[in-house]
Formats: sequence, structure tokens, C-alpha cells
Amino acid sequence: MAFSLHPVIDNGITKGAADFTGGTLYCHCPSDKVAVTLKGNVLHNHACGCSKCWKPKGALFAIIGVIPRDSVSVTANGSKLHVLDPEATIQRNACKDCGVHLFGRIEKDHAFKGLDFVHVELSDVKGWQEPQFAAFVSSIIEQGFDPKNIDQVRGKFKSLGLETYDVLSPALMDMLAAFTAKQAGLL
Ligand SMILES: N[C@@H](CCC(=O)N[C@@H](CSCO)C(=O)NCC(=O)O)C(=O)O
Ligand SMILES: [Zn+2]
Ligand SMILES: [Zn+2]
Repeated sequence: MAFSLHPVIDNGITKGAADFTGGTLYCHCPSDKVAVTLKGNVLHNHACGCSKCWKPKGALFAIIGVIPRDSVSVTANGSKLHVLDPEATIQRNACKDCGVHLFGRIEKDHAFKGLDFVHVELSDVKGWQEPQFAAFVSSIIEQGFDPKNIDQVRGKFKSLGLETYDVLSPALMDMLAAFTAKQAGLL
């Protein structure tokens, strides 16, 4: 069965640069592009199969990483941004015209508050951290992917050297769990 996980990884993974200092993300509008400048590299970059993250056309997965929110600034055409779902944990700021998500921000009390979610493929420079794992893999079935082919999807990630999870990676799940325990006064 032919499928695209995501164009950035379908033909292999290119490692990021250790001394990388950041770059600018642009939406897909032909003119008056929204621009968001990131000071520094992303962390925890990953493939995400969930239904909420922005995916390029034809891709089964998004590629999304996090960066401290103080390192994120809207540098052009910010008036075209709107929050897709103000009730969601991650408030995804998307371009009203082309639909691309420029950054996702958490405003409520949450383990990941202070980190913005971004898609570095929207930048024209190289050196961003490469994807580290695949998250929410089974979520693609919720969006209509035939479960009888899901092993091929997991197999393709494995062949690229990426571990697959049906929620987040153990490191991120541990951060969420520790936050819950702290709120309950147990840690
Ligand atoms: N099966 C659901 C899962 C959606 C989900 O929980 N997504 C995660 C990961 S997004 C980036 O890693 C999440 O944290 N969502 C919070 C939010 O979106 O506000 C589905 O596919 O919809
Ligand atoms: Zn746009
Ligand atoms: Zn997601």
C-alpha cells in the first residue's frame, strides 16, 4: 500500500545542526505571508497523527516540535492569524487565508505551558532538530485510515529509526504525569 507519512521524512531523516540559531516560518499564501520568527531550535520534534495538528496535503502525519514562547514572535501579517479552537488545550494560531498553523500556544495551567508548538517545515532554512519519534499513531485510524494497514505505517517509522507511540513519548508522558502528581500534592 502506498502512503506518505510526511514529505520531510518519506525518503529518510536528515539530522539537525548542533549550533543552529533559528529561522522564520511562513504560511502558504502566495503573497502577504504570515511570518513567525523563532529564536533558536525546537525540542521534542515529532511526527503527530492526531486530528488537530496541521498536516501538508496528502500526509498522514504532522511534524511538530516545541520552543519556549518567548522565542516566538509574529514578524509579518499577524492580522491574518486566528485561533482555530479557543477551547482546546493548544490554541492553534492559523492563517485565515491558507489554513496553515503558525504556532500553537497553551494559556491554561498545563505541564507544557510556556512552550509553543510549531512546524519547522514552514521555514526555508535547514538545521532544525530532526523528528525524534512518532506520536498518536493510532489516531490516524480515527480519521479513516484502514487499521489493516497500520502495521505498515509503524514499520515505516521503525525503518526510519523512529519509535512509535499511541500517545506521546515516555519523556513527555512523564512530564504530564509529574504535573498531575504535583497538582494533587503528591510530588
Ligand atoms: N485522538 C485524538 C488525540 C488528540 C490529542 O490529544 N493531541 C495531542 C497531541 S498534539 C501534538 O503532539 C494534544 O496534546 N492535544 C491537545 C490539543 O490539541 O489541544 C485526535 O486525533 O484528535
Ligand atoms: Zn496564509
Ligand atoms: Zn497532534
